[in-house]
Amino acid sequence: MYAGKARAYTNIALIKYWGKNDEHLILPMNSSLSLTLDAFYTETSVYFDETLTEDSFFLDGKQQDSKQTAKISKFLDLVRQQQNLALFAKVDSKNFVPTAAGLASSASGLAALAGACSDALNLQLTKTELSRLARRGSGSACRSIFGGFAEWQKGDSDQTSFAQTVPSDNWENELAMLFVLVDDGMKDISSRDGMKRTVDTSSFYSGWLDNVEADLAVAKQAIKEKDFNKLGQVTEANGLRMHGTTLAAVPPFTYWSPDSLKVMQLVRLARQKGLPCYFTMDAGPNVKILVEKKNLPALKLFLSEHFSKEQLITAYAGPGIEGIPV
Ligand SMILES: O=C(O)C[C@@](O)(CF)CCOP(=O)(O)OP(=O)(O)O
Repeated sequence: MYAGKARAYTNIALIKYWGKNDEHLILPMNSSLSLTLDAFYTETSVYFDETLTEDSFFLDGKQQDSKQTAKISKFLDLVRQQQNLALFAKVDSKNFVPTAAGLASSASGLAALAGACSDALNLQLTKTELSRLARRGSGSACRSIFGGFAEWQKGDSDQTSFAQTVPSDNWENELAMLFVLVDDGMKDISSRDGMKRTVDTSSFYSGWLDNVEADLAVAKQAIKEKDFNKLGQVTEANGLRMHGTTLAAVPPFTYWSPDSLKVMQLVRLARQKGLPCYFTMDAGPNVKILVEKKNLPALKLFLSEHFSKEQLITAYAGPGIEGIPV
């Protein structure tokens, strides 16, 4: 029996990963940049055991169906192949996220699984190697290996596509991200399916690609200069461009709900009132608002007139992946 355990935290992209250049290796069309957060994380244990006759996957104590288990098995096959290992495994993941749906990210889950496998098999992977491995589970997972700001350089091969820390002089500790939960209960299109349909069919996709690398350069410059408004403006514009591509997909779709648009309007109104804050969204209706810590109380007060306390969740910059004693 080989056992390992790891904890990895959710990251939110400021410059989005949206579209694959290679589906099998999960190589992205563009580079991306994220902030790892402290509020949401996953702890995953893995037990490779000669007595097991198949892989099994438990999430928050519940055994998962064959589809979810297949995604994990695909990742385990990669590790088994790389390590010439013929053992099945039991994977046990626990998401530490507020009960609200739509917050548990595959990023923290797959990053934690990569870390748990590395630990169980004593692979002693470097952070770069761990990021490369996590990427094969889910693209954005490669960024959760690192704390704070992380850049996923798209690369052009398995070897060259991985994340690394963006030097920031700990500026991320002056920031916060306020999640506004407007989950409308609609069954969202997964990010994997959404980006595939967009790449394959959206006439707006080329416009996304035309701008994203320039957006990334602006974001890195803003971090270097600790320029919050510059970082916020490019974050908000990049997120809107990403979501814009879905409107021209065939068939078209959007992740935005009426309440998502309401939050966007309120963020713009807050800025007009002199409260610097900027929104971004991913593959769901919830809205994430980037704000400086010093302005967080005023932002929460402003939004509390429109949303309940339970709908407003604060996160701060979080650490990279952590090994945990099994
Ligand atoms: O996080 C970002 O950069 C932007 C998104 O969240 C926007 F929705 C996409 C994340 O995609 P992911 O779940 O990593 O896809 P996978 O590689 O198909 O597993």
